[in-house]
Amino acid sequence: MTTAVPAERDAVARAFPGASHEVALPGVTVVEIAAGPDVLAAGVGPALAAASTATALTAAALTGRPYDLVVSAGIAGGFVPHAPVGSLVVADEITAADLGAGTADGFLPVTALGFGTVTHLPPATLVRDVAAATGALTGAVLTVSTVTGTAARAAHLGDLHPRALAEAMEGFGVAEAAAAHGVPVLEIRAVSNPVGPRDRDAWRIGDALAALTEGFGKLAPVLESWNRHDH
Ligand SMILES: O=C(O)c1cccc(C(=O)CC[C@H]2O[C@@H](n3cnc4c(=O)[nH]cnc43)[C@H](O)[C@@H]2O)c1
Repeated sequence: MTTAVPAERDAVARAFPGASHEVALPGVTVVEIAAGPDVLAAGVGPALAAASTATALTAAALTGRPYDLVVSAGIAGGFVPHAPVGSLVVADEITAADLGAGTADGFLPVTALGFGTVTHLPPATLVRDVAAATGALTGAVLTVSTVTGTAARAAHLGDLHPRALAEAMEGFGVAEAAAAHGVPVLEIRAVSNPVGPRDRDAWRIGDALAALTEGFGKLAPVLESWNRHDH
């Protein structure tokens, strides 16, 4: 489970009580939970999240215990009115919303420039099972390098991505690292603030972290039974 910051990592870890120990790797520390997943605080933003996740994936592969699933988890902004503060969102699409080029005619995704990808798709059956177990909303989660801070930007993103429920800053980077290792990816977000005009008084980070712990508590059986060869 890859989060951005230690508070998110600890919120996920609280869903899996019991012993754990830390393994220090170059640039990132992996917390191995005895009766649960490995969790790490990979850093804020897609680049650092990708680098840290790739390090953890490589270390696991080199020790002969490769991961069979990577989950990007944390808090997020929710698109109004689809994903209210406190709600849980599971991504059926992880899309880099600002990876591309600006033109006089609007934004061109990097794929239109002939490069790479802008979307990763988590396994549909797993997304369905996670949503059923947790009650999470299902839709697109956007990855941005700049937090949306105006109503105009929120409306623009909503127009470009009508299926978007939430935006955060790491999912696409985590998904790129997972894809490089041929490992499936999920993104699960708890909404801490609305996407729109900057208003720090509107943040409900404590509520979102509690929703994350509650959601992952319900997920344990789903994740334990996940076997990518079945999907
Ligand atoms: O200073 C601000 O106006 C501001 C507004 C929202 C979030 C931040 C952060 O620094 C948090 C970034 C951190 O949390 C995730 N996150 C939470 N809400 C959002 C959001 O609305 N848009 C994008 N990312 C969000 C993100 O994944 C980072 O890890 C500051």
